[in-house]
Amino acid sequence: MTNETWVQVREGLLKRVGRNNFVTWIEPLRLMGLDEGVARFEVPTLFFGDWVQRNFADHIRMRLTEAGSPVERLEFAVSNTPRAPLKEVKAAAPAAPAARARPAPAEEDLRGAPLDARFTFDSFVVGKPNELAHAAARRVAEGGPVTFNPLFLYGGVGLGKTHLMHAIAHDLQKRQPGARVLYLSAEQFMYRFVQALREREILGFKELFRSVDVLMVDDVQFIAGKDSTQEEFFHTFNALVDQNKQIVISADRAPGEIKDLEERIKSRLQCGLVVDLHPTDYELRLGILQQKADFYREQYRGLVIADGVLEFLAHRITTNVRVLEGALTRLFAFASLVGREITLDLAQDCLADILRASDRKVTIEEIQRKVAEHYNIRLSDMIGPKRLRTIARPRQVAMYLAKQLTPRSLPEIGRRFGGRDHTTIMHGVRKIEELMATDSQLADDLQLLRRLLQA
Ligand SMILES: Nc1ncnc2c1ncn2[C@@H]1O[C@H](COP(=O)(O)OP(=O)(O)OP(=O)(O)O)[C@@H](O)[C@H]1O
Repeated sequence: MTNETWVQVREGLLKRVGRNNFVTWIEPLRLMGLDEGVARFEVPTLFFGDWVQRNFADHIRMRLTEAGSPVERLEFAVSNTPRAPLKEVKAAAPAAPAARARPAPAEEDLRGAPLDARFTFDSFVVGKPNELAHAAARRVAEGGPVTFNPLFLYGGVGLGKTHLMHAIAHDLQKRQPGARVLYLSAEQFMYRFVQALREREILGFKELFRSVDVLMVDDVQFIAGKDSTQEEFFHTFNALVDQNKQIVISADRAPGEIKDLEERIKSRLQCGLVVDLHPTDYELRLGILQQKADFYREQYRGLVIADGVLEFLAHRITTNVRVLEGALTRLFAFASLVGREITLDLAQDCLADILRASDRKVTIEEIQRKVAEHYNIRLSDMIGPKRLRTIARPRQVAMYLAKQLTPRSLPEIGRRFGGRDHTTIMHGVRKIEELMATDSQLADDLQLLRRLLQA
């Protein structure tokens, strides 16, 4: 395998595992050899190799095999030459004797994940679903006295959380070039923490994280269930809040809904401003498409996009912004390749797969499964006869969602719920509608479930 092929394989991996994972786990891998079905990599630490083995081995094997180098097994060896564990993250300084005072953490240690230059406030389209999140992010980006801490942004996949966090960081860096702003994913936080533990550099780690002016942690749900990382995060969080330093956190759901996150952390996260990025509406999607199309018109001079195409896409692709952007990118690239105007026909042809996937309908079985999972009950109890409140209520939630999210009639839904009568389903749906008005926990549950089902 040539170096070039490995570069191509890495590009394929970037698409598969996402930018954050790629930067943290794939980029630092060094392919050392490939023979007899074994790919050998050099990694910064044993932990690193273990992690890649457990989480990304299948992806890597598959991409290598596709590139013409069949691989059955991956092997990892720790690099002998000292080097930074991650491209963007400087290794901690060598251990200082305990009695000597430590120097202040160096500027370069403060480098977190790289910021995407395109993710600015200027390129963020504001609409009803994200206006509060945008306003709060702007407020934080102004700097000055901390008014809410933390700012907690949450929302489904691809709705702009990372974009807003990068925009805050860009703005702060422009306004206050001296400010110590650290942006990283929760996964990188864990990685740096474990690395510090291994290298007995935990003091350096603590000092570093306590010396920042603004800390931004993306996808915090990642640390749920990881006990010592949570513990360290908790202490870091408290220390910064005590010093009145701004914290910005993002997650795929509200603090209270993150499973396996310690209660004390949940409650801290709820102390500041918790803002939801709602699923996009038609106007916002159209706005985003128009902005992107302007950019592409510049790039592909001479390309014409017929009236109604952007409206058609905004109407049909409702999943998330990333998919929407991907569709437009593909459309422009394809049209420029074949030298044709972008018409509705061309869009339907070129984006058939994306349009089909967006048409995906939620099924009653999926609803039952997700609701059972959420409330921790058996799937069989969804259709069974038990009347216990802890089972009957989730069942009614599933009935309600089945009515809302599928085109099925009440008798049809009744049949899928163990042959219940349509009046039972109607009663269940009404009950949930009534309760939702007064029970905010239930309303939150429903919002989350709806989002999970429509993702
Ligand atoms: N309102 C918006 N205006 C312009 N672009 C947007 C907007 N919302 C999202 N995007 C774009 O959509 C893509 C996905 O956004 P982003 O990575 O911020 O999502 P996310 O909420 O962090 O999702 P994930 O949970 O998957 O990380 C990015 O390219 C981003 O620029």
